[in-house]
Amino acid sequence: MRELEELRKEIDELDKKLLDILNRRAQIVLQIRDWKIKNNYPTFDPSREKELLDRLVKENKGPLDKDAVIGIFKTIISYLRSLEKEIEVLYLGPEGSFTHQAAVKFFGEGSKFKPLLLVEDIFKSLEEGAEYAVVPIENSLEGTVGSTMDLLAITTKKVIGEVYLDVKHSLISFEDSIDKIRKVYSHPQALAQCKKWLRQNLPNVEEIPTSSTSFAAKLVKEERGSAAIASNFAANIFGLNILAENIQDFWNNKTRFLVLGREIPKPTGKDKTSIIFSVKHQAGALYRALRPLHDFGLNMTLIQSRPVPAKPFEYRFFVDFQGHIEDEKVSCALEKIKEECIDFKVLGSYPEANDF
Ligand SMILES: C=C(O[C@@H]1C=C(C(=O)O)C=C[C@H]1O)C(=O)O
Repeated sequence: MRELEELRKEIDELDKKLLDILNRRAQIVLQIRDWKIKNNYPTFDPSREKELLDRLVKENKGPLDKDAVIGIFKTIISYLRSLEKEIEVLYLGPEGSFTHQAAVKFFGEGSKFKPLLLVEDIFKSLEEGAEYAVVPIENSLEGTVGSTMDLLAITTKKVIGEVYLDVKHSLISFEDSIDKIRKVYSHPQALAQCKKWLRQNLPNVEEIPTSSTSFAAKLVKEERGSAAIASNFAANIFGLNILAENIQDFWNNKTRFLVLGREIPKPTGKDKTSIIFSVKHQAGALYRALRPLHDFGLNMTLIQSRPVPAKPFEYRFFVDFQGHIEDEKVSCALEKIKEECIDFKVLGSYPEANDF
């Protein structure tokens, strides 16, 4: 017992030092705030945060692992950043959704988050002055999210970041045992993704579709004998028990989200650029528009066509590739691409997420 007391005393002393260091860091953040106001510089600087986290991960000697270092420092940065200015982040809700989880992963827990129920509402709010938002763009099983792409085509905002998230489903409930479950609520996609598990473990339950996994979580909070298929993140938010984890039939299910804001962040040396364009109906037009990526050695990571609503059977193309618009190779390639296009827009350049 004596030993425990001594060890805890040591922890208390370290915590005191940590608190002191954190407050010293906060004071410097406040000085940076004053500099930013004077120089009209944005509060949130995703490139700087990415560089800082990458460096800490490299310098980390353990026993903390990489995720712990990132999680702890993201939280510290976000709470201190709020001292500079509290930024509000819109996300595709409701509360507890995978997009909510992605937003917290990108901005850190100390930020302020606001759910909106439609991607259309998010883009509208951004045009009306909201500063930041997180929207889903592609899923590794389902492909791209058309509604997000169509709104990106007309937004005046910029893509300032990307986040990848493992989409893992859990069975969550107010009940404490799987034997008490008679009804399972979830989004049809999630019910479909957990079909095998449901057949094996809950063959006789009623499956009820909902508009989202997090709405299902909200519903089951009020109803005995029911469970939702949703994330552990949603279980946490709604105070529900996790009855089974990782129940999805496909293990490698990931979603990529885009972060929207006002200003394109500075290059970090490992960035991505998103563009959108349309080409003439001519033989080889798309080939000529894409050729500069090859000529300048730029690696394309996504290409998707979407119909142009005002022009039946005309298409626009979304392309992501590695590099930043301030890189010389990228700016030269973009000049050449532009020459081949009818409409052309840079959606943004942003630090590449390296954790998928
Ligand atoms: C303190 C700053 O402001 C924000 C907070 C950061 C931090 O706490 O390290 C880093 C980048 C910015 O998003 C800064 O720009 O350096």
